Amino acid sequence: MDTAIESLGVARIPSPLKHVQHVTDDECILYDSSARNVEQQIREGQTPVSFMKAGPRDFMYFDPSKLKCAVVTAGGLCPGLNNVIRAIVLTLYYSYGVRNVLGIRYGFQGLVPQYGHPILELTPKSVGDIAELGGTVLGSSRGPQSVEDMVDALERMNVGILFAIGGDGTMRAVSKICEGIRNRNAKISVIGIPKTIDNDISYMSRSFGFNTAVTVAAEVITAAHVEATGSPNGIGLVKLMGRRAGFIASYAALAKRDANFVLIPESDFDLEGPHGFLAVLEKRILDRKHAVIVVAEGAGQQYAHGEGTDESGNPRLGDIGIFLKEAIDEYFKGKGIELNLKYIDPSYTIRSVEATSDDAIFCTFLAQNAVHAGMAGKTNMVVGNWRDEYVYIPVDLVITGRKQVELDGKLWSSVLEATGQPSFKP
Ligand SMILES: Nc1ncnc2c1ncn2[C@@H]1O[C@H](COP(=O)(O)OP(=O)(O)OP(=O)(O)O)[C@@H](O)[C@H]1O
Ligand SMILES: O=P(O)(O)OC[C@H]1O[C@](O)(CO)[C@@H](O)[C@@H]1O
Ligand SMILES: [Mg+2]
Repeated sequence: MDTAIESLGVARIPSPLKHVQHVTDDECILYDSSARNVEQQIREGQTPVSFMKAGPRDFMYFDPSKLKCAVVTAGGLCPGLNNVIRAIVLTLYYSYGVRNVLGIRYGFQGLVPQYGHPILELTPKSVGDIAELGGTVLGSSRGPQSVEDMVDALERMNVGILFAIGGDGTMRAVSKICEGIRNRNAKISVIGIPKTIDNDISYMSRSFGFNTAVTVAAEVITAAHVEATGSPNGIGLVKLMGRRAGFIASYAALAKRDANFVLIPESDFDLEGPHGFLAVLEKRILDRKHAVIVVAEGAGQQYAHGEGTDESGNPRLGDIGIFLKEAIDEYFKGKGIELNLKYIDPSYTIRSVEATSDDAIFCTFLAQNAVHAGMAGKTNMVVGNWRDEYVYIPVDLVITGRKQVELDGKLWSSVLEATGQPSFKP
């Protein structure tokens, strides 16, 4: 695993950041938390894999008085986007004295002139109160743009550092843009700040917005429980986001301990048959007279049947929430059992709220460390959090895979213990 961080050149300008602790490039955080594994790697003559520690460096590559930076947000919305934008602007301005920061509108569309989106000027004043707002003040978009057009725009605007905030697709775009920059031998740094409420980006212990999403989702589970217990044979069915990973559903269920069934994309389930989900649900309703079901949007796609892809090539999912609601209603009707099912889909509500304090703090750390990396001339990398430490990771490593809930891991085992749900398989 190559964890070396690419650099534009030697950083020679002394950093103006005097009063904070600096970090050197040889300070690293071990990838593996198991001492036994690390010892074994050393015994076998391997260098244990590690990530470069994030933080301010002694020297800068860019001269702040001549530097222009740009910030772009792409992909789906996520709590904390505005916190990151604001913290980038404030860190550039106050810590390094950078006076030129541009806001690129509507994702990568904003870098392509034909869309006609105006460029914004970002100053401490213009970002003054954006942290209380959900969404992104820059706007976002999906869909492909020509790499050549984007690099042209960066060169034309004389941008030295581009901060790209987005999910896995955005990180793929970062990699492509860096390739375009390298081909032209241009001196532009691109730093990725991974965003996804799904928490599914590889090599990131956590992504910003996830804590907020779980906090709001947990409240919705409480509402579903209230509804379920409020009428005979009540069912509260909640659909939560999570295209390929069931982290929000799993953590929200653990937060409240009111969910009886958690269905996630990683764990296949049978619907019909004596061990299937409907039969197990019937037993629960007859025994306990109520049930709370939490389903992640990517679960049960063999039943919900999505079609095609969105503008960015992400699969369009079938609506498993609506599918389950109808399947459950029909099943109980067929059995002649009274049922009161309340279906709640809070997806976009969860995504569009202001970040929790915990996420807001996390956003500040990520943004500060992104700026430190860019100012030092690092590029083609993302700033992340690995086992509670802030680190720099090559973008090409991050885009190699996707994080999912491990079915033999601690999280899923805890969910199974908390819900008591079986495997829904013979
Ligand atoms: N392989 C790729 N090469 C170049 N650009 C890409 C690639 N994949 C995605 N992008 C671009 O990145 C932007 C965001 O991608 P996408 O819509 O997939 O969202 P995302 O960043 O994955 O966020 P999320 O999935 O969390 O909403 C889009 O403009 C898309 O065209
Ligand atoms: O409806 P949109 O904006 O395309 O985004 C939906 C997707 O974005 C995410 O929130 C990821 O950012 C997924 O959980 C969800 O499937
Ligand atoms: Mg994505």
